Amino acid sequence: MPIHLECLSHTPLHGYVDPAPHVVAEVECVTQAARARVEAFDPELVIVFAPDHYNGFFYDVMPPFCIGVEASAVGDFKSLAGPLNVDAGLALALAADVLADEIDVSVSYRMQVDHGCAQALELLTGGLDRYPTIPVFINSVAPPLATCRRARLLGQAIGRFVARLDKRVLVIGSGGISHEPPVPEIEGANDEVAERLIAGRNPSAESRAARQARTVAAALAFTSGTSPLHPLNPEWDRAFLDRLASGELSAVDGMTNDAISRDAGKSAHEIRTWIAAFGALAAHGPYRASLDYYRAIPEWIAGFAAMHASPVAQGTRAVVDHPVAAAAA
Ligand SMILES: O=C(O)CCC(=O)/C=C/C=C(\O)C(=O)O
Ligand SMILES: [Fe+2]
Repeated sequence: MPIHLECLSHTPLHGYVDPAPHVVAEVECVTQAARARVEAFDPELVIVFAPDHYNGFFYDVMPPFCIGVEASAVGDFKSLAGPLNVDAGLALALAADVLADEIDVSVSYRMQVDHGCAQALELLTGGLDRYPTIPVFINSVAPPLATCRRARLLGQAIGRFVARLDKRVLVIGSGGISHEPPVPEIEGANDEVAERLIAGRNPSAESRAARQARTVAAALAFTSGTSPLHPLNPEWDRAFLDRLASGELSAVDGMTNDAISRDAGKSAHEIRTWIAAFGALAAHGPYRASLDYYRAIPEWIAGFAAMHASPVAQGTRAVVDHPVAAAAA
């Protein structure tokens, strides 16, 4: 029944193209504090909402949402590889419950997750298998995408399931806010790239190294101001984060996919992971949210943020704390 939320941006570029040491230290400090909160909360179940970047989900079948019944991490960039500790029975019960709630999720008995999931698990829990976990994939890079409203409803359906469990549950949302790293797109792709996006599971070491080198080169160009990639949009990011913190979650329903791409970049759709996580929390009633960190970090091509939140007594309006936000303006 007790629920705690941690949302965190991820980046594959940490350790490849880093910002100034004081910025890296800030982020480490924020993630260590988040890890300490998780340790103190001592979850009996972790539900992690995460995107994928054509490492586990491809256009042979691209679901909008998928619950992992068994899962392992591919270990792209510097993220951990290996099996997650998935509670298969609970994952299946969750999927059945969410479907009964009329949100159409799929399941996978062989889910592969990438840095988008593994980095958050490592930073917040210390590994991939520390706690029983259910990974929930939210398609955030491969159009057509479900709406933000649908991500909210998915999160709320999961939150209602969680509320009936007699367990301490940590919900994690893992995603950048405004950002547009060089994730390939099927529209206009040549045959080789299209084939990789349709059926690129388990790439060769050379192919993976080439992809990673392209991302690193893009980050260097973005940092030096010579990149055509969409600029970061701190104003948009802060408005979005404030919206989540305010507790007026249904306000995200008006955010259209076109407007998100236009204003915040094509990977800003990863905000769905945060929306779903807050949806799960909101199913427990009003909450107190703290914006622990925000900074636009060009080296990581990311509007990079961290928030945590937990329920407050019924009858209380949502409460917002911004302890670090001013420092990291
Ligand atoms: O196939 C590729 O080249 C993918 C590159 C990639 O995975 C980039 C990911 C970036 C993020 O996850 C992010 O900034 O959120
Ligand atoms: Fe990502």
